Amino acid sequence: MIELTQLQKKFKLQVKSKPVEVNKDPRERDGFFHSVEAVSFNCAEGEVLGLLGPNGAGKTTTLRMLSTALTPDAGDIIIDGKSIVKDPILGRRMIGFLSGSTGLYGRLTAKENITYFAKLHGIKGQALKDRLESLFDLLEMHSFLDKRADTLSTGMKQKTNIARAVVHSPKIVVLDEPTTGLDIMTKQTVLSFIEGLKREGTPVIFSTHHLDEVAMLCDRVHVIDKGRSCFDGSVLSFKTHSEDGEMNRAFLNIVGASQHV
Ligand SMILES: Nc1ncnc2c1ncn2[C@@H]1O[C@H](COP(=O)(O)OP(=O)(O)OP(=O)(O)O)[C@@H](O)[C@H]1O
Repeated sequence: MIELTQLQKKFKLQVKSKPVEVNKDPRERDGFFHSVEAVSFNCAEGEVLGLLGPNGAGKTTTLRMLSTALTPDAGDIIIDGKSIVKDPILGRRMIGFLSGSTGLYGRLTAKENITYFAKLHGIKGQALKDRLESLFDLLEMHSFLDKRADTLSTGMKQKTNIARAVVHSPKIVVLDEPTTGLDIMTKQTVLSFIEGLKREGTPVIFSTHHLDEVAMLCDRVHVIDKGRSCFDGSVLSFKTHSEDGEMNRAFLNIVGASQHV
């Protein structure tokens, strides 16, 4: 079980904005951009949580705090009773994080990249061979394993990144927009991979703009708007926010209502 409580993160603005500006984001004040102001949610064993929100809502900032890449200004992230804000090394061991930007070494092959990260986690010998084989099968990677990363297609890079993120069999998997820019086949492979994690009981938190993926995969939905949690519940209760249960309309109604709070 992972639990995020009242997370906050602000960034110093490079150029101070003028005090009165039409349509200024309310998060921009006092020389800071308050990217995340109050985000709380949890994800239990075997649960897939879909993180939704308009562009700029604060999803990536939240996930980067989860991955320990960013330290929250306030709030806590607890995994099985332990704070990973206080102990980020433990967090890195327990969480597999796929970020939006690729972190592959261009001159290494796909296989070499994944092997490198596995070794950083101390996996070696037969355990390493078995883990790699299993990931290559699940993510259908055999045809491009020996190609250099800088020559891979978007989909091949994404599969390599996912394998890299989960090579240490993390307790919790966090994926930032895992299907963005993928073709239908590659997208299906990635979604099936997430389904497999769910079957194994691994909690998965992923951000997306694709509500069909949420309907297909998620047990729960969490919506962030302007840096604040504004909905948390089952897919069924999410759908009740539109008269006909249509997901896009439900999303628009939830975000629309949060702007009037
Ligand atoms: N390092 C930074 N310095 C200043 N502002 C930042 C920084 N990182 C993020 N922000 C701002 O915080 C807000 C939230 O950004 P974030 O990337 O978390 O949004 P998002 O919900 O992931 O959006 P998208 O769906 O477009 O990917 C944005 O307005 C962004 O410009």
